[in-house]
Amino acid sequence: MDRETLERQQRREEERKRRDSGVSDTGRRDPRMGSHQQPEVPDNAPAIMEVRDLDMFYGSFKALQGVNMKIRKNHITALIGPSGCGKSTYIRSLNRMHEIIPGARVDGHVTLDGEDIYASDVDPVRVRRRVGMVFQKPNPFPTMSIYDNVVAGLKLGRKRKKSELDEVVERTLTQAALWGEVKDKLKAGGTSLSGGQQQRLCIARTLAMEPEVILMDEPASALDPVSTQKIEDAMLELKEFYTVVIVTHNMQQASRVSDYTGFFFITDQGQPGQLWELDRTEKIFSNPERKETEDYVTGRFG
Ligand SMILES: Nc1ncnc2c1ncn2[C@@H]1O[C@H](COP(=O)(O)OP(=O)(O)OP(=O)(O)O)[C@@H](O)[C@H]1O
Repeated sequence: MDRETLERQQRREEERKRRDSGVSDTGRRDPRMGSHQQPEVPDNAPAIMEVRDLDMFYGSFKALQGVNMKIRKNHITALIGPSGCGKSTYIRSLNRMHEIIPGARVDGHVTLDGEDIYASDVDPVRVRRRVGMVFQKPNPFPTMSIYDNVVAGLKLGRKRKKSELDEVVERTLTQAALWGEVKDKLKAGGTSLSGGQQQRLCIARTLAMEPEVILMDEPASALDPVSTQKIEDAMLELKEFYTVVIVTHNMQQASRVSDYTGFFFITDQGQPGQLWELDRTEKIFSNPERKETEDYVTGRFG
């Protein structure tokens, strides 16, 4: 194992120990966080994406209203909130996946490194390369091997040497915390893996495209606790190199993995969802500003 990998593993191990002890970097312990407390996060970490005055529609139905959000580079932002409040709709605005739904549209601005991704001269395919997505249900290409699943997207681009593809396969499967389990059977079918392994394969496939931001819509909702833990391990590993936005219904997962948490809420059925509160995860789970946030994170509704 090279020195860099070893150091990274040590850092992860230290972060895990700190989380498990429930003590933050500043030594504060919050009883409501149980054993899962995040380290303090700087409020001024640079934003890689910025959303301004975003409204989203399905035909004439306004599903989301007035969202403003900065997505901080090399951090994990979790999106939480009751069913139907627009979390999945919102995350799809960040890589223009929303617009492939007939009748769906957005108003407002979403920038990536300062560039408006909805500007008329911007190619949505390029946006989706830079802002990759992992879906709720693992969706490996059914007829392809593990190896070919990872490099499928790359093969559509310029011709690459086998050694280059081999390097991508090993690196991305390692980052997705799957390499050890599949390195001796890379030619086996992608769908021969368990559900949790398939999801990590899909993460590796997304990483192979070298995105800057990775969107995950409930990536672990269909998985058992051990597989969920592995996905969470992978996410913590990823934020060293990427920015991650994750939709989750699992409060503990949000508090375990994320640095920032956005709480979405609808005031009444038929009303548009709103970003009700966005803050450091520690603050959202220990001392949120709004009563609805507190009621939700403490399990009083939702
Ligand atoms: N394809 C669609 N066409 C029309 N309306 C839709 C579509 N997808 C979602 N909606 C509506 O938009 C609103 C927000 O839905 P969305 O799936 O984004 O919420 P969510 O917070 O992700 O919910 P959940 O937690 O249950 O997944 C809901 O009222 C939903 O019925």
